[in-house]
This record gives sequence, structure tokens and C-alpha cells, in this order.
Amino acid sequence: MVDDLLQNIRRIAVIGSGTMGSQISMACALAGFETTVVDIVDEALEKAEASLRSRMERDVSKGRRQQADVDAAFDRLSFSTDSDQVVSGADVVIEAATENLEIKRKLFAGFDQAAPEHTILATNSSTIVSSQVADATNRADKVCNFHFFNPALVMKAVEIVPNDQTSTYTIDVMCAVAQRLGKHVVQLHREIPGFVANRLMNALRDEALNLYQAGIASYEDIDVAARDALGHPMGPFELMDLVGIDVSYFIDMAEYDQTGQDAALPHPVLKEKYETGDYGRKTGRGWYNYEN
Ligand SMILES: NC(=O)c1ccc[n+]([C@@H]2O[C@H](COP(=O)([O-])OP(=O)(O)OC[C@H]3O[C@@H](n4cnc5c(N)ncnc54)[C@H](O)[C@@H]3O)[C@@H](O)[C@H]2O)c1
Repeated sequence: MVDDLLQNIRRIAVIGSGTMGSQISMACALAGFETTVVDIVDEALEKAEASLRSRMERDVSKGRRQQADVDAAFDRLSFSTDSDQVVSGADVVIEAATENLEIKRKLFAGFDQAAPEHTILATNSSTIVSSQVADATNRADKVCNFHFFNPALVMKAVEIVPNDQTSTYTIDVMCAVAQRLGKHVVQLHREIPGFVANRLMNALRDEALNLYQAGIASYEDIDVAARDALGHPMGPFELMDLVGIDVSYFIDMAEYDQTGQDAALPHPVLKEKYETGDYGRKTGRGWYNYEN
């Protein structure tokens, strides 16, 4: 069944080579897809390649992967700044660019022009539902959310969300792609901003921020409670640093833009932190310090 659905899916274009796009592209290449990752910034592509090579080297040295598999994956993976050219040869496009609706709508309009008729256009957005980009294309039936979790090479789940025009075939193909990537599918029946997993996590994060703001406990101790009392792999403050405080802020703003509900606005403490420019691991400092 999976093989049948993937018969015509050989080439994947991943758009955006940041935190998510870089690892999504590696996951696709490791799974056997001819993959190209695209960015508008050359340095982002160079950084992505360097970080993937060192990550893969570490995985091989720890016995998690075979050198031959990694070499074969790098043979299937390329890096480009020419989106139109890459998309024109792709069977599936996975968009993982900056979390901004205007940017994504422009990108989807461009993909629709450049891609062959059969190509599926998916977005990895954390919040923006695909109907918001599908109407920038003439193929809403081939547009959906395909949402990975950070780090995409490690986290086992992918959320797949149809908009009200997405065809069953598109969802079936994307479920098959997810399976080939070794992911477990969380299939939503209909759209909701933030989907399932992030809505659960955001409820926890906002309560953690409330407790911290009210002076009930330090952020370090709140992280200890989440890790060592609830068994979460990481506390909510550590997770914000991993995801990126900027990304967390943009995700909330995108939800607010979609719903207009004040409750969706970024928590005041998150906003304050965002305005300091300390975004977490990516800038060397967030809630915690990563500079050494
Ligand atoms: N960071 C997370 O934990 C996480 C998890 C799941 C989903 N997401 C979603 O994934 C997407 C990317 O997030 P990220 O954390 O990787 O962001 P990021 O800021 O690390 O990377 C975004 C990349 O997109 C590039 N870009 C911007 N405009 C572009 C364009 N027009 N064409 C090609 N590349 C372009 C940027 O140069 C940058 O390299 C967002 O939609 C976000 O909501 C993020």
C-alpha cells in the first residue's frame, strides 16, 4: 500500500533550511527520497550542511547509524537558492520557512506556478492552517499541513491536517511519506490553529509562565517539576529555548491573527523575553545560558 502510494514520489523539495528544514531534509534523504533543501540565505544553507554533517558523524560514532547509509543520504541531498528550479522537479514540497503568513502565501503562490500539476504542497507551519495558504494556489486539493516536531530527526510524530478541500489521496500519500520517514502519524479530521500537540504544550507553557510571573517558583524549579514530577523529557522553559523564543512568539501571533482571540496573544512574559532578543539556544542565551 505504502509502496503503491509512493510509486511517483521520488523527489522532495524542502523550503527553508533553518532549525526544522535542515533536519526535515536529512530525514527525507535518509528515507531514500532525492531531496533538495532551499533557502534565500546562502549562509543558512552552509550552516545547515555543517550542522547535519556533524550530527550524522556523531550518530555514526555512537553506533546509531551506519556510515554507508549516511553517505548514501548525503548523495541524495542537495542545497540550493533556486526555489523555482527545485520545485519544478519536485513531487512533494515541504515548506519550512519563517512563520509568517505573508511569506508563506507568497511562497505557495510561487510553488503553484513552478511545480508540476501532480505535486503536493505541504506546510510545516506550527500554527498556520493550510487553508490560509491553499487559496494562494489553484490546487487546494493538493495542499495540507505536514507538521514535524523539533528535533525533526529524533521526534517520532508528524501531524497531518487536511483543509476542507484537501483530497483523501493527498492525505494518503502524505501518510505514506510519513511512514517511509519512520514517523507515527497524528491525523486530524479538520483544521484548528496549533493542531493537537502544540495546543497541549502551550497550555502547559502558559501555566508555567503564570506561575513564574506570580513569583510562585523559579523557572528552573518549574522545569524540574515538569521533568522529574511529570516525566517530561524537558521543562517548558528549556523547551522554549530549544524551539526558539522568537518562534514561540511568532507562533502565538499567528494563532492570534487567525482567531482574533485575546487568549491567543503571546503571554506578557514571553513577549518581554522576545523583545530582549535572547531567543534561546540559537542566540546562545534565552532562559538559560548556552554561551559556554
Ligand atoms: N522551531 C520549531 O521548534 C518548530 C517546530 C515545528 C514547526 N516549526 C515551523 O517550521 C517553520 C520553520 O521554523 P524554523 O524554526 O525552522 O525557523 P528558522 O528561523 O530556524 O528557519 C527559517 C528559514 O527559512 C528561511 N526563509 C525565509 N524566507 C524564505 C523563503 N522565501 N524561501 C526560502 N527560505 C526562506 C530563512 O532564511 C531561515 O533559514 C515555521 O513555520 C515554524 O512554525 C518550527
